[in-house]
Amino acid sequence: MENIKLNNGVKIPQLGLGVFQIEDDKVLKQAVLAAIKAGYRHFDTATLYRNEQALGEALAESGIARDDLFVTSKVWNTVTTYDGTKQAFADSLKKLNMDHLGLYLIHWPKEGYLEKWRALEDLYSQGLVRAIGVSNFEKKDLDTLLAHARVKPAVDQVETHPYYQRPELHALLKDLGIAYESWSPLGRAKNGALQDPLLQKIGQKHNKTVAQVIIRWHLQKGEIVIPKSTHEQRIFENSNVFDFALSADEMKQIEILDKNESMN
Ligand SMILES: NC(=O)C1=CN([C@@H]2O[C@H](COP(=O)(O)OP(=O)(O)OC[C@H]3O[C@@H](n4cnc5c(N)ncnc54)[C@H](OP(=O)(O)O)[C@@H]3O)[C@@H](O)[C@H]2O)C=CC1
Ligand SMILES: O=C1CO[C@H](CO)[C@@H](O)[C@@H]1O
Repeated sequence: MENIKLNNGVKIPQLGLGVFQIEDDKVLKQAVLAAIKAGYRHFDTATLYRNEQALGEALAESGIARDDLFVTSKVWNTVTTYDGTKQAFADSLKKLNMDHLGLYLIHWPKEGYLEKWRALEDLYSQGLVRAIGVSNFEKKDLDTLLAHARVKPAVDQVETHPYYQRPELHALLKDLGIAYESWSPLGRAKNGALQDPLLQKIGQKHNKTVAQVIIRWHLQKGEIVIPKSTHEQRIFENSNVFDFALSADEMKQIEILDKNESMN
């Protein structure tokens, strides 16, 4: 799996497995073990997803050394203080049964996020997390955060798929040196992108599925991407994207599909 370097030099596997809405422990463990078998080493969870404990158990069962795994978690919106954030992080670490995390994010720019960021900075200085970042932050939120921050966020994790491409946010994050991470990269399989005729045509040309074309498109745009699946065959399919490349012309054609249409 390819890595990319974050702004503090830490390497993150560019493709990871998202585990939102996998709340059955058995299903989650099967998915995680299938992902490990397919070569995934990066997993994206959150307190909100209520599966950190099962994820920790599955990763321990996988036998992969902890230092070779990259786990992201996120502090939820109901936590609004410095102390609450430190406690939420400690709870996540305990559930995951780890001594540090790869990445810890503020899930949304809601109440108290500057205080929450101060807590993340301290967790980072203590070496408890390799990188810290934000999620669902728009320009105005980043401007406010950066005016107060001691540590620049390494990542902004935001909704992105072919019908919601966000070129302005891309340009902004590039200028700021903050990595762009896409959530719901497949449009959650419900916004029609997986049935898009142009993407089907491009897929046929490369002998790849539409999901593979979409994931490849995210990767070629330099994004970190975390598709979710509970099916072993799809988990493998979604990772089998490093043996082909979309041409500059195909990338341009996909750009035209943008409808600026969020699912949120
Ligand atoms: N920071 C934030 O606020 C948010 C973060 N996230 C993160 O992003 C991750 C991914 O986003 P998510 O919302 O789950 O949506 P995705 O865009 O990853 O889509 C997941 C859906 O696509 C289906 N699917 C996966 N692979 C394929 C395939 N190859 N062919 C056909 N269908 C497929 C899955 O079905 P099945 O499982 O049945 O295979 C599931 O229904 C989350 O799991 C979470 O980690 C998500 C939302 C918000
Ligand atoms: O991570 C998340 C999973 O999806 C939810 C619904 O879209 C989001 O609100 C949340 O941020």
